[in-house]
Amino acid sequence: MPDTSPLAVCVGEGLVSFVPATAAPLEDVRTFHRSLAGAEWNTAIALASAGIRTAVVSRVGDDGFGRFLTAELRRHEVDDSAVDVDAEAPTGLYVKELSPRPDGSVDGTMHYYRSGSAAAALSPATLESPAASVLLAHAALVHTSGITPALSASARAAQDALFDAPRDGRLLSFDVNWRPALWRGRQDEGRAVISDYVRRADIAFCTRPDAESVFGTAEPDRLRELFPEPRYLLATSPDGAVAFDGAERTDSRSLDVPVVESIGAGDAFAAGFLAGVLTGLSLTGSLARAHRIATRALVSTRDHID
Ligand SMILES: Nc1ncnc2c1ncn2[C@@H]1O[C@H](COP(=O)(O)OP(=O)(O)O)[C@@H](O)[C@H]1O
Ligand SMILES: O=C(O)C(=O)C[C@H](O)[C@H](O)COP(=O)(O)O
Repeated sequence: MPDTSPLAVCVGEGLVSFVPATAAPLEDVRTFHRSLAGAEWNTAIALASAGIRTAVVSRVGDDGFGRFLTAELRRHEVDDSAVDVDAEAPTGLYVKELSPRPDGSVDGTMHYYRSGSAAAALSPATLESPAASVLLAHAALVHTSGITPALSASARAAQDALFDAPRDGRLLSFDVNWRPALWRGRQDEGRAVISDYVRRADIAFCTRPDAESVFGTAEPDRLRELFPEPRYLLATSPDGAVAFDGAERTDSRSLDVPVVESIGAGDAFAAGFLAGVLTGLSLTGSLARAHRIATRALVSTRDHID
């Protein structure tokens, strides 16, 4: 019997991340932890771990990093049939630089090695491949982010095609994921593009610092005034999240956990919330699920790596 449970399709770039084993200038680091990264891929894996049937539409290079990423999808039972392999362009990477702060905490800076990557060549044609067309036609939800339109003109055209396509009851989810480094020299354009996607999404996620940078306010009621269109609008921070369902506002607190590594918490939060919506939970129930799944990313990243 075919599986008729709701299908989530995540579209975006998968990356391999390298996180130093020690907090030091990169020139002094000998050992890095390798892991899967990429906001939409993190969300896909967390959705599958939450029991949602999930697929990724993307592109990787014909290299060991691309094979690692697709193997990670399969290991987590995410459908990788619409991840195209590019014979020429490489899989994108990022390296995190960890710097100790005077108070003993650690600051992290991202260095991208992704320009000209296989996923930067995402285009409307990627969505039209036989595998991607079938998945998108059956999707109950498509999840995207503000990273894809920053990658290249063709990737932005792919994102536009997703937003322009008839929805037929399918939900479109968008995570702002403001990456100023990817919009260098054209940040105002990036702000306008991202605002437009938020307006056209059914579900929109934004961290409060990103909201301040992109929309000039981190105040949830003001954000709702600016963006009345998406049914669900969520503003997150390490302390908690504010969610709107239409005009109804619900505030929720994060769980108190010892944080091992905070990369990917927002992506996992989105997955938990989306899993709640797809399985018919209330707003409060979806938020609780979101915080619970975000917590898994915070406490177990290293386990997930190796
Ligand atoms: N220090 C933390 N303690 C507990 N939960 C956290 C912490 N940081 C993030 N989270 C969880 O992840 C969610 C998203 O966090 P946020 O910092 O807004 O996103 P991002 O990781 O994208 O920057 C929070 O609403 C919460 O559920
Ligand atoms: O910057 C990018 O292009 C990435 O996709 C790298 C990371 O995997 C996510 O950005 C993590 O996102 P957070 O959940 O906000 O910590």
